[in-house]
Amino acid sequence: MAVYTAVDDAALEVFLADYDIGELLSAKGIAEGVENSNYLLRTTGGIFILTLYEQRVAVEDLPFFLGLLAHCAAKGFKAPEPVARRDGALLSTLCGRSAAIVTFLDGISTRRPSPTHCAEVGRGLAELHLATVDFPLRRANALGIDAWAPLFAASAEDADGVIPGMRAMVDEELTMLTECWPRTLPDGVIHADLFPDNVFFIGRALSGFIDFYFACNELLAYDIAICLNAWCFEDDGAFNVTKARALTLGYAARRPLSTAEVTALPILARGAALRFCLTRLHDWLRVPKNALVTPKDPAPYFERLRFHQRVRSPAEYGIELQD
Ligand SMILES: Nc1ncnc2c1ncn2[C@@H]1O[C@H](COP(=O)(O)OP(=O)(O)O)[C@@H](O)[C@H]1O
Ligand SMILES: N[C@@H](CCOP(=O)(O)O)C(=O)O
Repeated sequence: MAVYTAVDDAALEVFLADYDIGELLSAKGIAEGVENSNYLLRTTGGIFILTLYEQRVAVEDLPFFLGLLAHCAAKGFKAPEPVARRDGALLSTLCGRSAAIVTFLDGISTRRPSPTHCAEVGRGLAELHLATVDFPLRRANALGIDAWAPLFAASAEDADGVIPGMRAMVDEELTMLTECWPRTLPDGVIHADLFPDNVFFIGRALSGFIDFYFACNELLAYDIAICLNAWCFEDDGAFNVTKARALTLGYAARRPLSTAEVTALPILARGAALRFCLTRLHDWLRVPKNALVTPKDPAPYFERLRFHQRVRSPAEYGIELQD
């Protein structure tokens, strides 16, 4: 589920009076997602998504997220476009929450990515990185490497009860990553959560990306590392190098990778696996009472981390150094 805030018809009508999107025909809560409350709005002007931002999204970050979507739209990058109110504001308030309307993106996500899907995602990711080079706002990565140790500290006592041996392994990994993290690679705006549920396709062609609410300024190659984790492992935990090759080559065809970025992929992939393992562990141990949210299992990301620890060369991700 992701409808934390119930919106009644009267409040919605008052809210929509500030927009120029026609008469409301229907509003339906959307079950998918975990962070915010989302509604599918049908009006005489078209189909839209209404999002009420819940506690985990910081209100001060909303101008970055909505500005980024508007910037992407202006560059022709396929993503939801914020709909401005009659007074020009992209952000509004509904039922005591910050709220915004964005355009509906056609397409469906895939639960079984093929190498063709991976190539499309890689290409789209590079295009996002290129389209946002001149985006003027900045947002630090609240879940970047400096956040991982404090995040783990809040769950470390219970970690071995979730995954035996996790505490010692994560402590060692944090020490290694802090020493070896490649902090000087090219950076820019990254999506930071480009999992299959956040990518839409029409047939096999990329339709666009959604859910930019972790977007931030970070090492660009870290976004590829997130995708290697999210797109290139099978349900049985096996790494699929054909998908990884398709993804990295799809990316590099649009934005060539430097030798330093390719060399750093194994360590970036370790960091990305750890980041999702830690946030999932955190949520796993703190399922809100009466919530209909199903917490995500940290174990697959712990196994992915173990896989990346054994990687000796970026060639194991299907990408060769050019020089
Ligand atoms: N612009 C959009 N166009 C079409 N569907 C959308 C759009 N935004 C969200 N959705 C739908 O809402 C669901 C939840 O959105 P998402 O942004 O992933 O929520 P959360 O941030 O809570 O995880 C998506 O899986 C998708 O089905
Ligand atoms: N992709 C993250 C969780 C964030 O969920 P989303 O619905 O906002 O994409 C994970 O898999 O741990």
